[in-house]
Formats: sequence, structure tokens, C-alpha cells
Amino acid sequence: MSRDLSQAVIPQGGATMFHLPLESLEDMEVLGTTAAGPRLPGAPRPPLRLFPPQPGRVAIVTGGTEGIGFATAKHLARLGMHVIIAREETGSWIPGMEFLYCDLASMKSIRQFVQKFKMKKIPLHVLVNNAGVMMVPQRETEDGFEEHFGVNYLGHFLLTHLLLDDLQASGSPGRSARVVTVSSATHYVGELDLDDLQSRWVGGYSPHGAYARSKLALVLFSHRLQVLLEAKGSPVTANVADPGVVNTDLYRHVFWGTRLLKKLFGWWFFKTPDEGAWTSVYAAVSPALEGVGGRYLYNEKEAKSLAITYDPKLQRQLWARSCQMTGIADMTRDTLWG
Ligand SMILES: NC(=O)c1ccc[n+]([C@@H]2O[C@H](COP(=O)([O-])OP(=O)(O)OC[C@H]3O[C@@H](n4cnc5c(N)ncnc54)[C@H](O)[C@@H]3O)[C@@H](O)[C@H]2O)c1
Repeated sequence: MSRDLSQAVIPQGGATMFHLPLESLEDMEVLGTTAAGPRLPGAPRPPLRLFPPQPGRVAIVTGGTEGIGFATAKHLARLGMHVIIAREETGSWIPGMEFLYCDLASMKSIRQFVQKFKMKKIPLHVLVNNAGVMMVPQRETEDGFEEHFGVNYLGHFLLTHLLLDDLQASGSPGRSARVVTVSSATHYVGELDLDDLQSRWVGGYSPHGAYARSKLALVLFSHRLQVLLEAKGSPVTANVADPGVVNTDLYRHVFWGTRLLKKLFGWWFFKTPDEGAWTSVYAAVSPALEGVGGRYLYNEKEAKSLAITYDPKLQRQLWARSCQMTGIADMTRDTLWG
């Protein structure tokens, strides 16, 4: 994967903001394809799609150091956005670059990240909740949450809540701010037992089950968020992006045989990270989605998420429980939320 970020601008204050101005139409064309499904190397790519430049707009991408998140950040930056990458480790893996530290496995770290962001006094037009872990062994976050649920779901739940006022202040009628939450087709096999969100059920821990649960919770969250935003008449939308099956290191914890197969044949049936990022980029900037929320997007088209994700009662219950777990006030009780 190309990591040519030589034009990145490093502002005062720590965070790396990529600002890669568009140089030409050709440069814009590398932004994406509408690729989907298997293809042989060298096979012609599907038609390219162009999005309008986004100068002056600011995005936060979680987990933007590698994989789909990195590709998303790169594409948004090339469209002229300032992109702040929220990442879990300090240090710089590209010489001369820094990222704003945010460990989604720590509520304290998330709060500190938001504090630092707010001190910059810049707007926030797009939040891409992308970071994730998959099939990690049973272990807990700093706050005692099962890791998939804590990092993938609760971390983003808290982050979004803390940044919501910035998003609301930055959106305007006709030019909404956007929350893009990256889920997965795995959510279709997810189960959500509100009495066992921590995957401690008798019968043993299933890494796959825990991952699927976290991805299912993210869809419920995004759909509920949209309902609340709409009720409030807020200039912010919330959509889910499903990247498809993408050749990244997310699979580092899966069975070694599966990893071997991925290494041997992944190029054939997996999307590249650039292709995997495309639905997130589409959700973040496409004019076709202006003012449109509550969608589950796959290959840049609306798809149906699992039926229970549309269940208002379950959405409400999960929301309330998540507020308790992250220690934030349940704003939905506020009349402002309708
Ligand atoms: N790769 C796929 O096939 C696939 C399929 C469906 C959904 N997804 C989703 O796409 C998203 C990106 O995954 P990817 O495939 O690029 O994986 P990846 O492993 O390449 O990237 C994951 C990113 O999340 C970050 N991250 C992990 N733990 C973190 C923490 N505690 N705090 C902050 N950041 C943390 C990592 O640093 C990394 O940047 C994930 O949400 C994943 O569930 C991926």
C-alpha cells in the first residue's frame, strides 16, 4: 500500500493533519473505484467515481494508522479535508509525523483525546468510527469491558457523544456534519443479550461471537443516533459503512490456517484497503447522502441491516445501558432530543 504522505502538514499541538491538496483530475481519480467482489490482478477496474473537493472541512478517523482507516484518511485528505487520525499508540511510524493519541480501550484516553481536540478550536464535519479489533483472546479494557465490546463499540459510543456538540455546531442545513460508523457483515450473525454484554455467559467465550456482538451494537447505535438527531432537527447524520471483506491485518488473531489461505489467495477474493475504504468515503462526502441518515451502506448502496437493528425498543435499551457503562448522562431523557 502506498504511504506517500510527503505533503502532510503538521500543525502545532500534536495531531497530524493530512492536507493533501488535489493536484489534478488524475490525482482525484486514484481516490476510488466502485470495486466489489473477486477480480484477477491486472483486470480492469470498475468505473472511477469522483467526489467534490472538501476544502476547509475537518474529519476525525479512528484507527487511521493502517488498513481501511488509513485508506479512508488518505482519500479524505486528498479531497482537501484536514484529517485527524485518532490512534492508540504514541510515536510516529512515518518520519516527522505525529498522531493524536486515543486509546479506545480507555475511557480516560478518549476523554483526553476529545479535550485536546476541543482545544484546537476547529470545526468537525466528519467523524469516522473505524477502529476495531477482531477475534482477540478473552481480555478486558482498562475499564473492565470485554475488549471487542469496549473498543469497537463502547469506545466509539463515548467518543461520538463527546464530539456531538462539535459536529452539531459544524453542520448546517444543506451541509450536514456526518458520523460514519464502520460495522461488518458479521453483525448479521451477532446476538445481543442485554444481560451479557460482556460475553461472560456460561459455555465459554467465543471471540467470533464477541466481535459480531460489538458490530451489531454499532449498527443499533448508529440507527438510534439518527433517529435522535432527526427528532432534534440536527444538521448531523449517522450512517453505517460495511467495507466488505478486505485484505488487512484485522485477521491477525484468526486461526493460522485461515491466515495462510488469506496470504495465498487474499489478493483474489479480498478487497484492497483502498477499495474497502470506499464505502466509508462515500458515506463521509457523497452529495447523494446529503441530509440522509439511518442507512446501512455496502458497496456504496443502501442495504438492509439485521432486522433487530431497527427495533426501537432494543435500540433504546442498548443506548441507556451504554450510557450507564460509559458514565455519561442519557441525553435522550432531555426534552431537546424529542
Ligand atoms: N478487514 C475486513 O475484512 C473488515 C470487514 C468488515 C469490517 N471491518 C472493520 O473495518 C474496521 C477497520 O479494520 P481493518 O480491516 O482496517 O483492520 P486493521 O487491523 O488494519 O486496522 C484496525 C485499526 O484499529 C486501530 N485500533 C485497534 N485497537 C484500537 C484501540 N484500542 N484504540 C484505537 N485504535 C485502535 C488499529 O490501530 C488500526 O489502526 C474495523 O472496524 C473492522 O471491524 C473490516
